[in-house]
Amino acid sequence: MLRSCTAGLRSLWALCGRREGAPRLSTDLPPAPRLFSTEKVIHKDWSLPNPSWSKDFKLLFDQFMKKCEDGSWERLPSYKHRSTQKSEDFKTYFLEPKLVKEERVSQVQLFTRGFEDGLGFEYVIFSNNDEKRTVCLFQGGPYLQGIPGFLHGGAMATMIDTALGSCAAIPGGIVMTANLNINFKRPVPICSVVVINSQLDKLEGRKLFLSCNVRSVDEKTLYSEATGLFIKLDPEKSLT
Ligand SMILES: CC/C=C\C/C=C\C/C=C\CCCCCCCC(=O)SCCNC(=O)CCNC(=O)[C@H](O)C(C)(C)COP(=O)(O)OP(=O)(O)OC[C@H]1O[C@@H](n2cnc3c(N)ncnc32)[C@H](O)[C@@H]1OP(=O)(O)O
Repeated sequence: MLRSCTAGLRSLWALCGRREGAPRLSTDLPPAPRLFSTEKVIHKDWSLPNPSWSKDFKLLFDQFMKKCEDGSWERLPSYKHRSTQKSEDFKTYFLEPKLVKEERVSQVQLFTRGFEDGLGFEYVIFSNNDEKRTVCLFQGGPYLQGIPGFLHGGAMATMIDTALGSCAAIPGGIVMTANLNINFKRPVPICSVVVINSQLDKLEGRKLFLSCNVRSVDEKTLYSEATGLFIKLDPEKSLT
């Protein structure tokens, strides 16, 4: 318990720009982060089924979990608060400490995981590293409505960015979106499940060119098509 708490605090300090062992003022301890209970640290993996997932969603999830059994596919875990190795590296090399106010640190969470079960972004991403592609299963909840009955285009764009970004991160490591082009072809009904197929099309130095399409589960409806340019970050360059 103590070890995981320490690791959690270390990452929070990293976010405030504080290095382990650095001198500390008595007054500048951050407020107790809500993710810590007094007993143990629970890091929920949000890319696992919950009761809000539709039958279609669970069925597809099970099919992809089967594909993971021989190691060709992998389910990417997803956390609201916990840092992945890539985000730790990002904080270490690219995040300027002064950019994040200490009193805000305990509130930091992944945008797409900031909703109660079923209300926002329900998704899971599977990656096939050899084929440099990912499949994202996404069910957009009622808090993501735009035009009545349909998903907000910005919510769809968020998921497309997340799906493409995760695909780019396979070969690229720490990447950022430089350009995203989306053609919205059909509106996506709220609470329906869509499948986002992403692939790496070209790698040119630090530039990764990707594309994806968003389809219904039966593949009959093409909702959107998108392309994205992601840039592998250069540790020698400041982001600001
Ligand atoms: C993906 C996750 C990675 C790490 C985090 C880990 C875990 C998190 C967990 C889950 C996350 C799930 C994925 C979420 C995905 C979300 C991704 C985002 O939303 S990123 C936020 C939005 N993007 C930005 O704020 C980026 C702002 N832009 C920049 O900071 C910079 O422009 C840049 C992209 C960093 C590039 O700057 P650099 O100085 O490093 O490169 P440049 O020398 O400017 O360019 C290199 C190369 O690329 C060409 N280029 C750059 N931008 C464009 C463009 N918009 N269009 C076309 N070409 C572009 C540039 O011309 C250069 O080309 P070259 O001369 O041929 O080399």
